[in-house]
Amino acid sequence: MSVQILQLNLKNKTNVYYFRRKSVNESGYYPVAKRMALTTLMVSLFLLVISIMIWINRKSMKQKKILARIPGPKPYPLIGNALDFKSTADIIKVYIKYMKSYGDIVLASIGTTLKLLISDHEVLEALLTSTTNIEKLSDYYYLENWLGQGLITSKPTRWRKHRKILTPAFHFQILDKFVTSFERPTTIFIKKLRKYKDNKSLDIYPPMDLCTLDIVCDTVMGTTIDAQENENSDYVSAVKTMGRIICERVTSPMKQVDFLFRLTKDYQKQKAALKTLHDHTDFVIQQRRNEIFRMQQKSNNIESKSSGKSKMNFLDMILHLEVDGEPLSDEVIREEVDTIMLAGHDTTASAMSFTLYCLANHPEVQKRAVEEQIQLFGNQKNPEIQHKDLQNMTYLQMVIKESLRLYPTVPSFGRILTENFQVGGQVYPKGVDCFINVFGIHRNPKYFKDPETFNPMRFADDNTQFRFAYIPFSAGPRNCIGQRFAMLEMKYVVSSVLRHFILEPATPKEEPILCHDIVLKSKNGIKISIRERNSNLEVPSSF
Ligand code: HEM
Repeated sequence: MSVQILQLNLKNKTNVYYFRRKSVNESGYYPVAKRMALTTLMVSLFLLVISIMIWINRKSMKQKKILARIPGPKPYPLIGNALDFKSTADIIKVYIKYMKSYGDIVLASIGTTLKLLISDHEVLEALLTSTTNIEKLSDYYYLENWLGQGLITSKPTRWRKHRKILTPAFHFQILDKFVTSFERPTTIFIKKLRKYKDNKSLDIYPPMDLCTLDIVCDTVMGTTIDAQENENSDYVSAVKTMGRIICERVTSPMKQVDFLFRLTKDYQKQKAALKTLHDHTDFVIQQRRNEIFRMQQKSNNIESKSSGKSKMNFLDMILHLEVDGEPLSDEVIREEVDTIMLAGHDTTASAMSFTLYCLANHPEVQKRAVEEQIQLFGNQKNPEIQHKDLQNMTYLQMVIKESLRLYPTVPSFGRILTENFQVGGQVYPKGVDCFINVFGIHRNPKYFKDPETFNPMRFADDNTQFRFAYIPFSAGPRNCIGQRFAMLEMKYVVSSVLRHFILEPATPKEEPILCHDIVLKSKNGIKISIRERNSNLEVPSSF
């Protein structure tokens, strides 16, 4: 509030000086003593901010000294290299530019915070296998309104306990039971795609995103939201709103400040979206608890219900978990369920959309992938797919792996160093932010021959020489807990698309303009075209 001093008046008998101030208080006067107190407060606040900045700067100067040998772009005073990271569309370009200009380990800064951008496999091995440097960056904070302290965002102490109890839910034998849940959403997806079979250009991402949302709701919560039939439902809109707001907050300095964010319309939208999402999960948890109670009353246990080919969901498993001998509270369960919902839907949607794009643009690879389907199922377009069939899709697995190399779903992720670590004589000091440049390392010619070429056969040999140069699912103790589940789901859906449609490049052909949202996306969509196959599963000859 600006204070305008208009007039100094000697006012009352006690000879107290008053400043006259426009539109502030009824009398229009402020005592000098009050004014001085206000000034003192403001000066103190200013000094406090300056002291904090000096303290932070001293901390970063110390870190800078230790990292002096690491090259990087010249920072501007106060803002560092923040201008390079103005929007999500720039991030990937900047990562590549930095890697090409300064090498595999780059030192940059945003404000006074130092950021290391790492695409060196030795340093990544040391960092990702560490059991102590497992804390996420402050950027993950924007997820917390939705996910609370679920696995992705949790601090190390809680994370260790929860990762341990949740790991069995993703066990190989358990995953077997999820395969049945892929069937219905995939059938709807194929039906929906038929609408586009004569279009010259189809952005495959939006329908794929709805399909993966249906799959994840079925498998995580055991409920059907029918996102594909109901794309304007409150739940689907809330998921989209949250995804957009989180991304915008990561890149917009204004929206990062909670106080300023609260003044925006997006804050109100976030509030409404969170209510929809949390209410839905709470409702499902309650409903499931009641059902289990009723079943127990009938002395009917979960195991016998979910044995054989019946469906399985993560919520049922989580409801039975305990930490330190105590069952999980509904809030904690909601955080873990919401986390798996988020981590498990946008990711597979991005990965499968880019896989279909690669297949559409590489007919010889598509031909071989279809041949594998024929070997497994003959001419059947709708075989009853078992877990073991998915395991036998070895060529398709290589295709997906190669797509994930060129288009890594999570192009970068981050850790804050909670302890110093050392590789090859270089110390990486505590307190520094590390960005793992997945996109950069996957296209680094040091690790991949002809890195820009799409060649699934590079995964034919189990090449473990540069294990930490291929990290679409991260690596080490805090890697993706859902990677096996994701692979099964992706093979199920992509193989179904291949059995029903011939994939071709869009007309006009459009290269994706990559942008780094929560997951890798394309600004101009992921465009392909599709043609329905004949009743027989013929092999595409040429396009
Ligand atoms: C193509 C698909 C997927 C990719 C590429 C992927 C990739 C990743 C990556 C890179 C991380 C580490 C992120 C970080 O450190 O910040 C991660 C973590 C995680 N992912 Fe995935 N993910 C995929 C699918 C899934 C699925 C389907 C689920 C669940 C059903 C899932 C659940 C999780 C969870 C819970 C975490 C946090 C793990 C922890 O911190 O312990 N992901 N994922």
